[in-house]
Order: sequence, then C-alpha cells, then structure tokens
Amino acid sequence: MNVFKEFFELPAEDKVSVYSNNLKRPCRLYTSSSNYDHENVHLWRDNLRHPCHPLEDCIKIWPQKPTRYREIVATYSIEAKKLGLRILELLSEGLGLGSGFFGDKLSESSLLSVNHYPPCPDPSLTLGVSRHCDPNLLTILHQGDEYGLQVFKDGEWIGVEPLHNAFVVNIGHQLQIISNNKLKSAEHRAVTNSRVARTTAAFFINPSDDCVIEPDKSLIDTNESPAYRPFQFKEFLLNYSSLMGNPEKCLEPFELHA
Ligand SMILES: O=C(O)CCC(=O)C(=O)O
Ligand SMILES: [Fe+2]
Repeated sequence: MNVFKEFFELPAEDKVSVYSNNLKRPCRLYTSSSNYDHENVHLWRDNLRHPCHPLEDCIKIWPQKPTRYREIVATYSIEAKKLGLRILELLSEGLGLGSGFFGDKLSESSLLSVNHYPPCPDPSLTLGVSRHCDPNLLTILHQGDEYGLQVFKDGEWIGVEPLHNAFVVNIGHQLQIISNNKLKSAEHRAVTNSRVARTTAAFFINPSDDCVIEPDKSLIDTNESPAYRPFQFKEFLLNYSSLMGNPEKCLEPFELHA
C-alpha cells in the first residue's frame, strides 16, 4: 500500500498530469465521484484509477511517479488477478459449474481503483464512498490498516474492521446476475474519520466490454425463471454510472419479471 500512499503524498505538480474530469481518460485522478459537477454532496476522497489489462499496453499510461509505481503495481495487479481467478474457480466449483467457467471474457478485464480519504474535519457531513454494490464480477479490496468500510446487512451498517494484510472480497453485480441471485452482491460504503488519512485499493475483475452476461441456464432451478435478460457488460456500466451506482435502481433495466 505504501506506493499508493506515496502517490497521494506527491506535490500537486507531480500529480497534475494524471488529473482529469474526462470520464473517457482510462488513467485518471479525480476528486469526489466521477460526477463532480452534478452531485448534491461531494465525497471526501481522491481516486486514482486505471486499467490493468493488457498489462504491456496499460502500464504505459500509469503514473510515472513515484518512480517504482509501475513496477510495484504491475506485480500487484498480476498477483491480485491470480487470487481473484482462484476464488472464481472455487466459486464455480461451489455453484456446480465447470472448471474455467469464469475464465476468458467473463474475467478478461481488470481495473485498479485507489481511494485516498484525507482526514475529514466533520465526518458526519459526508462519506468517503456512498452506498453501492460493485458493478463488476469480483473485487479484491485491500483496505489498509484504517477502519472505514461498512457493509449493509439486516437493515444496518456494520463496520468491517481491517485485518492486517488481509483482503476483503466483494461479489459484484455480474456474479449475482450470472448466478440468478444465488450469490448476492454486498452493499457497502466507506466513511471517513477526522484523525488520519485512509488509503484503499480496489482491484476490480471485470468482464470484457462486449461480453454477454446472463443467468447461466444450469443455475436456474426447474421452478425458477431467469431473473435477468442478456445484455452486454458495457451496457450495464453505462447505466450504472448514469445512476451513480444506486443499488435499488441499477439492476432494474436488466430484470425480468416472471
Ligand atoms: O475504501 C473502501 O473501503 C471501499 C471502496 C469501495 O467500495 C470501492 O472502491 O468500490
Ligand atoms: Fe465498492
């Protein structure tokens, strides 16, 4: 995590080249959410994000400072992907799907999203990240050593205390859809604190943009019907960002009602 902390500690002139409000820029640093101009409440965070696949191409657009950023983050992204694929392999076995089910296009892409939440003078006024479920297949989140992550369960927000060197693994919307709601994506948010900065790194394993997502036939029980229509992953992302990840609304356009 140190290299991420070092990135955010750089003087502004070293970060300005990656700073952008243009959603189309694949590697960018921005403040609050991707919708700064239109959001009602600004989030207390800076976010650096960039794709990690294919590594040889992506690495050329990653930050050049700190000097070891590219080398360290390349190794990190390879290992995070391996871990994610191993977990997907186990989930596939648990669901009774064939080995390699989540390989190829379903898990082809990856995106690293690094959050930095500076100490917030009044944490009651805003959040670090507002409530959402991750839009992807699976997330490998390193939340560092500072508390801030909360998960919504049984009508209340429950704190997820950081464990040193442990990852939080989040099921994303796509895994919920493919499993026809057998797996549920977890609604979560990040709160801030007034004491100390918090830096977290979310490694998102994503389907490729044109990958068609739909409930797998073998996971639709005989007394069930598919809960979602087929769609391309890019269609989901477009809808998700226009709704700012609203967990009640973002599945709606893809739902089928029996
Ligand atoms: O910073 C955190 O603990 C959570 C971040 C998160 O949920 C995300 O980046 O999707
Ligand atoms: Fe998240």
